[in-house]
Amino acid sequence: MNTPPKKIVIASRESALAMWQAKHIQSRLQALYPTSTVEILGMTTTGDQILDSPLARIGGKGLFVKELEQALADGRADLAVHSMKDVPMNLPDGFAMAAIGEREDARDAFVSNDFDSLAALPDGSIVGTSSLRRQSQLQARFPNLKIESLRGNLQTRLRKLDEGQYAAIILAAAGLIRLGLESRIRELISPQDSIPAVGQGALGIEINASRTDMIAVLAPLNHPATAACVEAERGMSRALAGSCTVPIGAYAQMKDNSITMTGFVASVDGKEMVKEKVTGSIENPEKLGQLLAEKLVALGANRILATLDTH
Ligand SMILES: NCc1[nH]cc(CCC(=O)O)c1CC(=O)O
Repeated sequence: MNTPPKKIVIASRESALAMWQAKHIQSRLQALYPTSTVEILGMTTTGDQILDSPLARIGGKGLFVKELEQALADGRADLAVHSMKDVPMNLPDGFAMAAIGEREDARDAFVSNDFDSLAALPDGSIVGTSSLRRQSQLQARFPNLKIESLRGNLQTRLRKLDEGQYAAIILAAAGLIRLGLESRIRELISPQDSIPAVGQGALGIEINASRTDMIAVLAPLNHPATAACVEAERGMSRALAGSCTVPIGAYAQMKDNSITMTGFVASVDGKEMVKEKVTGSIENPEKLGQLLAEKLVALGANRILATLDTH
């Protein structure tokens, strides 16, 4: 029996997207457990505060989850809602991912006020993104575009575009869709042309590993197909020791009880890129990810990774 706590507290970042995601989980839990009170504890993370340097330089994904984990550790919160994309490949000891929610559109989106598509951008146009993954894949296809850094939450990034600092920006479709900003998308970039970030579009629900009671409480929120795909993607990234400090991406899809996954590793300028595809059973997604990593290594992934400045 999942007997839920009388009060369930959700830790969340305070950005509009994080709050949307937390409220989404809040309403699902409230519907499942009408006699519980479900509250959101909003918190600012280091990743939200440092906006002037590329994430890759200031320490990466962990910056968005550490404060939330602190709230789980000291019992102020029962669960934390994350974009799986922002969750480091290895959780610190004492934490566990209790559920992974159904994936929203995993694709990257082209957003511009003046142009309909990437292909329509004139040479020399400035495209805003701080994602090395987006940068390398863009530069591989369009070497004459200029990439400039773009940090901040979704609203901040859209404001910077609207202020005219960029001809276009690239954002995750999922965030725009969740915030009701789908109309800003001018073109959805196919996952072949811009392999998404590991976990892009999926929500993860993290708990204090000692709270075994919460596993059953949260089980109805788990979407097994998404969970298997995200585990496969994270398996690849983990095997390659990938992080957001290197251009890396993976996208898994489930069909008829098998998973097909494409992954890549590249140089920042996109001139060197290894890309491979695997298909396997859903029995061991992590292992399928490792297989893809091995194939990428055979193609020279480690040579590319070694040339990247990962401090
Ligand atoms: N890097 C921040 C971040 N983390 C998750 C999303 C989008 C939503 C998602 O992928 O679930 C975004 C914004 C973006 O990349 O445009």
